Amino acid sequence: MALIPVDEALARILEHAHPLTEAETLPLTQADGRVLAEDLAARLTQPPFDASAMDGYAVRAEDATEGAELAVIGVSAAGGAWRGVLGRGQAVRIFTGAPVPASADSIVIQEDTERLGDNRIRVTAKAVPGRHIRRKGQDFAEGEAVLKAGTVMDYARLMLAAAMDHATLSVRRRPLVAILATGDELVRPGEMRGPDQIVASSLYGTAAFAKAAGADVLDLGIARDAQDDIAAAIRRAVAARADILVTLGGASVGDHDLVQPVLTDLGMVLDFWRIAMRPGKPLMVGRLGAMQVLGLPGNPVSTLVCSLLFLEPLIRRRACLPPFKRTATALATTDLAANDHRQDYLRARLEVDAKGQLRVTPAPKQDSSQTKILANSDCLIIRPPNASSLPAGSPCPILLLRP
Ligand SMILES: Nc1nc2c(c(=O)[nH]1)N[C@H]1C(S)=C(S)[C@@H](COP(=O)(O)OP(=O)(O)OC[C@H]3O[C@@H](n4cnc5c(N)ncnc54)[C@H](O)[C@@H]3O)O[C@H]1N2
Ligand code: MOO
Repeated sequence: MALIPVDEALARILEHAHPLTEAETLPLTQADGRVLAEDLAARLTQPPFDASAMDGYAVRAEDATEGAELAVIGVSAAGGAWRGVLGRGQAVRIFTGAPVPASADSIVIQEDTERLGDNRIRVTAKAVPGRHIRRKGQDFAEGEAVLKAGTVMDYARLMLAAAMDHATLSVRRRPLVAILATGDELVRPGEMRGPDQIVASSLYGTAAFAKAAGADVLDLGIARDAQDDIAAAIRRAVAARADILVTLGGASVGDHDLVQPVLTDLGMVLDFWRIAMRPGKPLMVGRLGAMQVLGLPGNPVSTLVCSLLFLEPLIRRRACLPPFKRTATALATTDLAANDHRQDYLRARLEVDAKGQLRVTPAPKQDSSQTKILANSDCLIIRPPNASSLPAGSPCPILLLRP
């Protein structure tokens, strides 16, 4: 099978990435980052009454000319309106957020008055009709569909939903991503480890990554390099109705690379295998019933680079979330070598120079097993297939690791 170009691989994955339609109801406190399943209409009018925007006096503007003396006949506070009617030459003490008496048409801020004692004030700057009054409904009206279905809820939109008097929201459910590590050499962090064993680090990296992309995660643990062990774990993913199964390792051509044969035995339709990219060449993609399968290569850096390129867009499409913008351009600080037929993703550091220009420096080592280098990088430099060498100072495309 020929190696598939990265763009084609992504397009073929997204072909089967049907946006999830099911909804669930969540309290506001759990709805951050979630997608509204239906239009959200205001359950009240806001403000519910004409409200003062300042601390001062509610007046009839025609009476409150410069130098006029007014009698203060009541107090309107936020949460405690004054219910009377203003007559000629009268004012009501008022505070920010308090209902404006219907008979007043302006607010004079207290800095523009003098207290004369005996509940009288002098106006030192004339009132202007309508000034400092927030009109009833100026934010939104009861019944108005203020937030549309498909909106991604964030802090500002949650504040608005709360103001609209919603305690719960109907949101799209998140895709469930089941993650399975494979390999006799793997243990969990903190577990007893034999001399030939290492920690299944990418189980944790991939789980955190999938959550950040907008998925729920089912940790299937570590399967031994044995067909029945791998098959049992995959059956757990099916039973949990996972939308996406991610396997880690066992994707290549070695005698212990059993993931693909086991999945095929269970009925997976293989879409494609092996991509023209580095790292990440052995990526395998298929479908097992309704579950999309991404078989990610075992080297942890390859795992996360493939997650960035394929798992994130897949999750976000299924979750009805917009894609993250990760691409940018930066000037290389060193010469970049010519590339072969695989699209290369070089781990690199970014800095902003004195002119505000982004500058990018590739790490000297690019081994796909080195987690420390990836964690200390800011981006990946994209080297397209067959790119010619680039001298230092050239602009090059990058992919941000942290959008
Ligand atoms: N003859 C060939 N050998 C290899 C090829 C090839 O084309 N021909 N491809 C190489 C490439 S590229 C990669 S990437 C690896 C990927 O192979 P697998 O997906 O089968 O991964 P494993 O062999 O299971 O593991 C590779 C490496 O990663 C470690 N590993 C595995 N899982 C985890 C985990 N969850 N956390 C941390 N580390 C993990 C594993 O111990 C190995 O060291 O194949 C090349 N070989
Ligand atoms: O492509 Mo492998 O992913 O070189 O490490």
